[in-house]
Amino acid sequence: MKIAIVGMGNMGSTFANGFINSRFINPTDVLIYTRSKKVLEDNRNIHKLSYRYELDSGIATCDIVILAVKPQDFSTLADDLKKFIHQDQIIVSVMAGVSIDRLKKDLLVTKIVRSMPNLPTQIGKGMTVFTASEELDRKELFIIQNLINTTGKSVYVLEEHKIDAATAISGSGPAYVFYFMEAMIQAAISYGFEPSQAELLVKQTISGALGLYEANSLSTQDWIAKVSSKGGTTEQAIKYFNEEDILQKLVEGVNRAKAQSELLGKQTK
Ligand SMILES: NC(=O)C1=CN([C@@H]2O[C@H](COP(=O)(O)OP(=O)(O)OC[C@H]3O[C@@H](n4cnc5c(N)ncnc54)[C@H](OP(=O)(O)O)[C@@H]3O)[C@@H](O)[C@H]2O)C=CC1
Ligand SMILES: O=C(O)[C@@H]1CCC=N1
Repeated sequence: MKIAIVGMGNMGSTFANGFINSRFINPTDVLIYTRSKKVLEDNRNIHKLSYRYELDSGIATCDIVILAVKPQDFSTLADDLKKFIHQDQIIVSVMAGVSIDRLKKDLLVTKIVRSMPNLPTQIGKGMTVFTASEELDRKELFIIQNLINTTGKSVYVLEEHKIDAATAISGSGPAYVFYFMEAMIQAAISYGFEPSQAELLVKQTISGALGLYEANSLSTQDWIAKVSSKGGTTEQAIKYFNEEDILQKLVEGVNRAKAQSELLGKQTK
């Protein structure tokens, strides 16, 4: 099986490295289409002969073509790409917002997978939600799921609108976690901890909390109650968060990410 990856930024290089490191794909069976020679230095385990700096007929020899450019770059790419691809290939998009209908229309092909991965795919801990056009058969879907699973876990959804929802939850989600970590690190530094100590305190706390959550069937509310001693310290922080409606504000932020995913789909035409 041969795979082409178009766009070698965060996600493109993550997928290329994930497929190759997991030995799912032979390194010589990956073609990388990029505009920048710098990616060669950043991805040393990928052979330099795998790189192409312009779209060419090599792409037609690939079974799967992964599109990992920004949604805003898709229109320009599509004008060029549609000359080189054909109906037997499976096109896998990781672009936020761009719909299956739009991909079909602009690329003139029908076998489309629309997926939403996240950045932890870089370390094999990704979460990818995907859906596909009805032109893919079960065997093809199975191959795609196995490919995605080389980068972490995956969930297949029938309804395409859930990809916009997943974009706001698992796609953007790592940034929300880092945002929360940033607040805790800033507070720790303000109390006099060295930055490295502050980072350790926060890192170990987040990873410990996640470990507890994974090891038991208790809900997040149950765990909050376990940490919050009556008349104690945590209670004060949670009380303030509730008074300020922080939870609702966070939900509102996630809603905005979802709305942007929906908007990107409309705007990029
Ligand atoms: N970052 C994330 O956490 C996630 C991103 N995504 C999606 O993945 C996609 C890529 O995001 P990300 O990797 O972060 O973005 P990056 O900007 O890091 O990478 C995109 C790459 O595509 C290149 N590119 C653009 N047009 C072409 C072209 N015609 N031919 C070859 N290469 C091209 C860009 O080159 P140049 O630098 O020259 O512009 C750039 O290197 C987006 O659509 C995003 O919605 C999905 C889930 C998570
Ligand atoms: O912010 C973005 O648009 C992309 C999609 C999800 C994560 N990064």
